[in-house]
Amino acid sequence: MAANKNKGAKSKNPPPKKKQRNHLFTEKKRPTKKDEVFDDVSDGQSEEEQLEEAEDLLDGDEQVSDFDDASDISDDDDALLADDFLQGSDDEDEDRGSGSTSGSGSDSDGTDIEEKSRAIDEQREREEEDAQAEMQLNIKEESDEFRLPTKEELEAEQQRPPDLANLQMRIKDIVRVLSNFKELRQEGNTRKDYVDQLKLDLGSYYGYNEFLIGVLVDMFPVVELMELIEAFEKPRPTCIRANTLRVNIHFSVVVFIFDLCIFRSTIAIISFKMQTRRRDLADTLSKRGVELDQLSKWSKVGLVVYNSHVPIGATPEYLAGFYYIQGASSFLPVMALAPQEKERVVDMAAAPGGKTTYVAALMKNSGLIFANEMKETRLKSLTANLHRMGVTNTIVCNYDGRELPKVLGQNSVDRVLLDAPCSGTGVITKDPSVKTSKSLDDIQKCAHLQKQLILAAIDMVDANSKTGGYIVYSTCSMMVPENEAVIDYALKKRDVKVVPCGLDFGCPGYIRFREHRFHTSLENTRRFYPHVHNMDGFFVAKLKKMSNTKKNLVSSDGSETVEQTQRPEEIHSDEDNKKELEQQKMKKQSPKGKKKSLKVKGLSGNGKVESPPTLKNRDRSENGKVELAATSKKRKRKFPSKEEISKAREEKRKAMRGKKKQPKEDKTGI
Ligand SMILES: C[S@@+](CC[C@H](N)C(=O)[O-])C[C@H]1O[C@@H](n2cnc3c(N)ncnc32)[C@H](O)[C@@H]1O
Repeated sequence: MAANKNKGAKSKNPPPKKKQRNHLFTEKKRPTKKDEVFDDVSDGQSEEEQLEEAEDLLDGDEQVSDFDDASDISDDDDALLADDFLQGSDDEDEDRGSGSTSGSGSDSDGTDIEEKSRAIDEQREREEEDAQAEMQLNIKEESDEFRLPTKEELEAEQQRPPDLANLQMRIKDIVRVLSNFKELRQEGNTRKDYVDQLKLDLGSYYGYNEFLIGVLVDMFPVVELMELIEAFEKPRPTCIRANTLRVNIHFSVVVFIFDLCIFRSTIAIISFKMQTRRRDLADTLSKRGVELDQLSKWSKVGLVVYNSHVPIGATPEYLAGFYYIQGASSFLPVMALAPQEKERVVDMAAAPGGKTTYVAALMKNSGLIFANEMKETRLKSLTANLHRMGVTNTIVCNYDGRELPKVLGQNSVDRVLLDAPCSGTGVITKDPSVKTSKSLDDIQKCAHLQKQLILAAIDMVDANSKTGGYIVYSTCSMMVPENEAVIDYALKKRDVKVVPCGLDFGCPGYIRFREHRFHTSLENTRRFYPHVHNMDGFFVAKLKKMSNTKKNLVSSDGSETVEQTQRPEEIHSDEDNKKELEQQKMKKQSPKGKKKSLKVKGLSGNGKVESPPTLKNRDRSENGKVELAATSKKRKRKFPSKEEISKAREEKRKAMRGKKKQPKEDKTGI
């Protein structure tokens, strides 16, 4: 019985090879099974057929059990099977032999032989009993062999440099015990004891801080957790997206047109231009020594690069904008957004432009995209990528995304993509510093900003858009507070519903996590994992705005009301913490405090004076579209004071010294 249980646990979580072999060697279950197989086989089969069938069954069993040293097992089994045969033969021989040998010796010899034979039998029986007892002991030892270290042992461990081999072994053992806790637990230890030790060991072995490993342990069953953590240790495949905005000159036809009237010949080159096609791009790149293949069935423009003899970010095709290098996960939010031609679309957090350029490609450079990026330093890469990729329908903006509804107008666009700033806990492979740098406080701050951004995103979308009315929210975070909780919050605050992302893969989002319960429609959101989908950890949600009315902003919990009632100018950066928010709230109550907070607004996060929006496009034209022209002179706007302007100018001058002075219009680049 013990052997059975033990085996079950092992087949799920195989221990190191050496152990497995011992375990299998001492296990007597297999021959029994083989015997059973023989018993079961139908009459009429030859012995050879029966044997073959039995071996087939055993082979199959090897695969199911996932034991990788099958040859050892078969040898073992054969030996045991042979023993059975031999024993059987011996018995028979003995029976028969006693009869048959009776004729070959004297009576006294016969008695001697009988006595010797009995003695041998007894000896064998004793040996068998001993062997049985030893086997039981082995099995028991094996199942109980792992015990958690004592406090003293752990303290002693901490005095020494980490013993990685020992840590790895202990992690495996704990995972094994936790996967079959009832059978393999050590008496007196709770699941929590094992989990706590696992957190410590995973933290030391893989270099995670206590907080992050704790959250991951909470999110995944242990075996899956190990797969995830291991996947984070390996790089994801490099992917490229073929840019359908760039054209390939496929062939040119030189036509000589003879102008018969004035006898002059003209050479006209008629070029048949075609879009960059994935197959053509793949051919061109493979000629350069890039080994690549189609990314997947779900993308018509994605290619995965296995190996390259040339730097993939410096080929002539790259420089000419025939492709963009981006992770597979970056395709997903844009696919979910599904922008249509001639629409007005906002990319709220756009730099360096991987998703904006894809949106522009899907829109075939028609309509209008506002590509917003708050960090000025990141505008350069954004504009450079837009130029390289041949994007011509995009205006680059430099605002805090929370201000955009005021700048671009409420209910003024067809779709918004919010690829939100996040903790980056899904891209540990790319940035291992995340393992140690992120704290609960960071996640809370991110979530706070994300909630404000998503409301701003919703407010910009026109629920009455004929073609759209959608918001796509995405993060490269694994954390529930940055994903499902943000969407759940939006559902409570605005008239939106979660709709399917239109992606036929990915795991459904959580509708319950720890003590949290989210709206069941959160199942329509999608999670992507490195160990499941071989891409960065990613989250995508698609919302449909049902009406332009806002829900009652007064919420049961005060903090959310603060977020709702705060004006964007009073929210100065994502570094805000709750204490500061409280202080702001207090200030807001006195006119003095309010003035001060507006002063902060006068200077953006990077110290630059926030010039009034260059796009005064809040006014809607007759056809319902926002006009780009500067028309709203009548609108009252608070300008910074003279002192603020000269101070900011001075700072700007310092920052720009040595650099070419940027015109004011840079804020809205292309
Ligand atoms: C996940 S990245 C965007 C990546 C981009 N969508 C792409 O595909 O290339 C998030 C961006 O948001 C910017 N950001 C941070 N806080 C912001 C805010 N309050 N408003 C707008 N953008 C912000 C960050 O500087 C960063 O560039």
